[in-house]
This record gives sequence, structure tokens and C-alpha cells, in this order.
Amino acid sequence: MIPTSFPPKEEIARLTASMLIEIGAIDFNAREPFTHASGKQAPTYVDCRKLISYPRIRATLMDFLTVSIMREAGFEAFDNIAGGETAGIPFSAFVAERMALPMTYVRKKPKGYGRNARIEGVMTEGQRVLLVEDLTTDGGSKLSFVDAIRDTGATCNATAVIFFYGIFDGVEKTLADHGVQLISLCTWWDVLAEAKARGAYDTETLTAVEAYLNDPTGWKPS
Ligand SMILES: O=P(O)(O)OC[C@H]1O[C@H](OP(=O)(O)OP(=O)(O)O)[C@H](O)[C@@H]1O
Ligand SMILES: O=C(O)c1cc(=O)[nH]c(=O)[nH]1
Repeated sequence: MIPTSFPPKEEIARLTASMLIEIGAIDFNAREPFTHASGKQAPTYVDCRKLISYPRIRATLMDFLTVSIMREAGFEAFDNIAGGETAGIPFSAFVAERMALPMTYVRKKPKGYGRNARIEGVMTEGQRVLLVEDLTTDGGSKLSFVDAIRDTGATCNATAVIFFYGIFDGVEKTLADHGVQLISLCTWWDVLAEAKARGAYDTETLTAVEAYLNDPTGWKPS
């Protein structure tokens, strides 16, 4: 069902950050960095996949994502909600259910046999498709998913994610240049503020993380 409450964007960001911290979806390690889909290393990892196991938090965040989509893109802007393999798929299902829209999903690569499809479910020419994903780091996966959607003759002018890194230059512009609007609930800056407010991590950890957030390309493991 479509939620009717519309908390302000800043409150959505704070609550989302708080929920991610509460369920242990936020990992920091400046000594043994995480490798991301882009191949880059970072002292940060947010595991939005954990959210599916927490029904109260999951429902609240999916309401937030749905109202953010309607508020920032329009109430009647989409005909089809597509999830990006893998982490985007459950969230696309929850959003599609709320918006009473068809759901599809996009594979990272063609299946390799059978129909050799990248798109699963029914996507038709001219449909206005919203790509739903768990997060965006530098946007590389989004461009690939959007291109696969457009190859069907559908349009895809927006992507909605729970988490946006918000630290790399030009990600929103690169997406915008590709004709894609980015809708997100929170960034690392919201998580950092909430972590400090809660005293959730030790000062050394937060200092190392803040150094990375301020200069992700110059950052080196400690
Ligand atoms: O490239 P970006 O747009 O910045 O987004 C980062 C991608 O990295 C993660 O996927 P990953 O490839 O790790 O796979 P998974 O979804 O199968 O876990 C995440 O689910 C995003 O799709
Ligand atoms: O870019 C990624 O691959 C990535 C970063 C992150 O923090 N969490 C995640 O699941 N993937």
C-alpha cells in the first residue's frame, strides 16, 4: 500500500542512517579495506542486504523510498519497477508492491543460456522504468543496468537507492549526463553524523573514516 506520511528529507536521512547502524549494516576497517564492485578499496562497507531480515526497519525504509520516489520523480512517473541483480531485487519487489506496479529485474550479464536474457519479467517498449538498487558508490553498475533496460525500447530516467556514497566527484553529474536522476535516502555524511551523535564507534575509527570520506581517491590503508 502507498504510504501517506512524508517525513522531511533530512529526517528520512537521519533515521535511515540510524537504522543501518542499529542492525550492524555499517562496517569500518581502515587496516584491512573492503574491495568494492568498482575494484577500488575503501575503509567503509554498508551492507544494505541485511535490511531484508528486519521487517520493521525494512517496511519503514521501503515506505521512505516510495515516498521519496513520488516526491522527487512524480506520483505517476513509472510503469515498471526494475531491480538490479542481486541486492536491488528484493527492494524493487517491495517498492513495486507499494506502488502497485509491475516488477522486473536486470541481470549483471546475459544469462548465457536459455533466452540469454538480461531482463527478467515483462518489460515492454515505451514503458517508463525505475531502476531500484540497494546503493550507489560510483554509479558504474547503474549505467550498465540502465543501458540494458533501454535496449528493450523502454525508457529509464531515474534510479532509486537506499544509500548513496556521496563522496566521489561527479557521480550525480555522470548519471544526469546519461539522463538518469538519482534518488537516495542517505549518504556517508548522514551515517557519520549519526555515529558521532550516538557515540557508536571509537574516535580513532571515526577519524580514519572521516579522512577517507574527505579524500577518497587519496586515501591509503593505515
Ligand atoms: O556501481 P554502483 O552503481 O556504484 O553500485 C555499487 C554496486 O555494488 C553492489 O553490487 P555488487 O556488484 O557487489 O553485487 P550484488 O548486488 O550482487 O551483491 C551494489 O549492489 C551495487 O549494485
Ligand atoms: O561499491 C560497492 O561494491 C559496495 C560498497 C558498499 O559499501 N557496500 C556494498 O554492498 N557494495
